Amino acid sequence: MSELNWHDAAIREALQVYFIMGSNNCLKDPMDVLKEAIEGGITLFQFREKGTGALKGDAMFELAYRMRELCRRHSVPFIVNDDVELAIAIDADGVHVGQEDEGAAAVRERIGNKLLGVSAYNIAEAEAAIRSGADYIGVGPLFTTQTKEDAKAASGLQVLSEMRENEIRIPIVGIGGITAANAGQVIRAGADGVSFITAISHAESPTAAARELRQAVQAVRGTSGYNM
Ligand SMILES: Cc1ncc(COP(=O)(O)OP(=O)(O)O)c(N)n1
Ligand SMILES: Cc1ncsc1CCOP(=O)(O)O
Ligand SMILES: [Mg+2]
Repeated sequence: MSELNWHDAAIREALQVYFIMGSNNCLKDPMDVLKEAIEGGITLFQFREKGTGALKGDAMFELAYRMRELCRRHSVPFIVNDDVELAIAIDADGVHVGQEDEGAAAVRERIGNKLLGVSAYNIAEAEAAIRSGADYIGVGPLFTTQTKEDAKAASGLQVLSEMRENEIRIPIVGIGGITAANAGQVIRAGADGVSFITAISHAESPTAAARELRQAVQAVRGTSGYNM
């Protein structure tokens, strides 16, 4: 059983440098990319095996399992995107669902105390996610992304400050087009952390890329404590 016991401060810590990836996002062996990203200091990992060329069936399950093992060995919490059944089967630490996926309240019922992340594009979606039992929300795309085929238009950073001004206190991670160059702005606008695919999965050195992202976040956020 996953033994992580999530409380607010631990969630905000974990969201700081949140790497999301599937095999089809990588330019080399995805296990190597993940290993190097962990070495560079990612704080959370999401297995997101979807889109053109994504693995299916046993191959997908095996990769998810191996990645979960690797993350567990290094104490990096492991989240599964969309697939609640897979998350339960491999005893992931949590699940992330969006507005087009299984409803967050139903997912909460199924996963008990595992971490539940929900995508929110605006304040109404953030409020609904909170009512459904989300532990954190993923807000974006903030900037233009090449990665998600059906992504909405980039919202810009003001959605984060508007959420915070409107008493949305839940842990927030920004997503969409995030790099080491703009990560600090995302934290300043109100997020606890940054999540990204390309910034690490396409990097020549995932270790160096993860380190740069971590430094960019911690330069604004400090090495501990809340952003709120
Ligand atoms: C941390 C985080 N935030 C947002 C998303 C996007 O979820 P969703 O809108 O369901 O889109 P897909 O990723 O499933 O294509 C995410 N995965 N992670
Ligand atoms: C899954 C997802 N949801 C909103 S944007 C996005 C893709 C983020 O990928 P990248 O960091 O490469 O822009
Ligand atoms: Mg989804």
